[in-house]
Amino acid sequence: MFKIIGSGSFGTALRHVIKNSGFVISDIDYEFVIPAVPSYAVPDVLDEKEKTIIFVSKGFLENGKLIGEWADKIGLKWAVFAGPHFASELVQNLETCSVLGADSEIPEVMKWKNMNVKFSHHKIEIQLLGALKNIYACFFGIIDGLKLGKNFSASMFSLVIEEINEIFNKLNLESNMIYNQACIGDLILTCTSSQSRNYNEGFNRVMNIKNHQLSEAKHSAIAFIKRFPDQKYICSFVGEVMHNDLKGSDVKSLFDKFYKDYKELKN
Ligand SMILES: NC(=O)c1ccc[n+]([C@@H]2O[C@H](COP(=O)([O-])OP(=O)(O)OC[C@H]3O[C@@H](n4cnc5c(N)ncnc54)[C@H](O)[C@@H]3O)[C@@H](O)[C@H]2O)c1
Repeated sequence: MFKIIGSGSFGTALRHVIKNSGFVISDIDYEFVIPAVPSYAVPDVLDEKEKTIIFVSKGFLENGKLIGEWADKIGLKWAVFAGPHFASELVQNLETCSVLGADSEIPEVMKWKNMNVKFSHHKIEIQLLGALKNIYACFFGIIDGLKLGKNFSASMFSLVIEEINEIFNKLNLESNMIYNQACIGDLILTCTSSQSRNYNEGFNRVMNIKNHQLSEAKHSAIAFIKRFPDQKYICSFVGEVMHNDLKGSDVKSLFDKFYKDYKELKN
């Protein structure tokens, strides 16, 4: 009863989880559609107006909107599924925790094996956290590339949480969602691991290493500055790095300026 679009790492891992949980995957007879493609490509792969769509992509669309905001505008019925989910661990049946954001529970998803799915009504909050955390992962990659040390890196986590709260308040969203096990879990997972392509995007830029992998953070960070043009957020700094395609010492120069201003602003 599930159709999955996209055969990359996450689409493949979801196929494994869903089959292993005893559910059917079909391109013809299905109730739910899961587009497992980069967020900026989601509108291009969907024409399933009558189905329920379960979004898993983590990022902003090019105009700075979330996929859910776009879906609401054109009247799609949608849910969102997220959590700390490295595909390589899902295919080994390792346990994790997940959150399903939807208007009501989808029993078939709640039963996915090893995923420990919890339900929430806060769909937009879950999508926004997913999009932001990929940009933060890139930021932490930059910090490690700049060799600023683990103390500094850890100290930035509390600022990230503060900043997410600020962004949520600005948009009138439920900021407590950050403390959901799957949401903070996903943030920590992605921001601290070189398995994350978004972390690597930041790290490799500073090290002047060519990045061959897809990095959603690049698209998302550029989209973020379109949505929040006058803000001095960490995500805005990453957006500027990406927009100007900075590398090596140019990232360092912008970081020094950003951090000086940021400290003044936050103290
Ligand atoms: N919800 C979660 O817990 C979770 C976990 C991991 C990844 N993700 C998200 O899932 C999405 C896919 O991640 P992935 O790791 O599988 O990436 P991937 O690069 O391994 O695979 C991407 C897939 O999308 C297809 N694709 C790429 N660009 C496309 C385009 N322009 N049009 C149509 N199809 C296109 C590729 O052919 C490939 O099949 C990302 O948005 C990622 O953030 C979500």
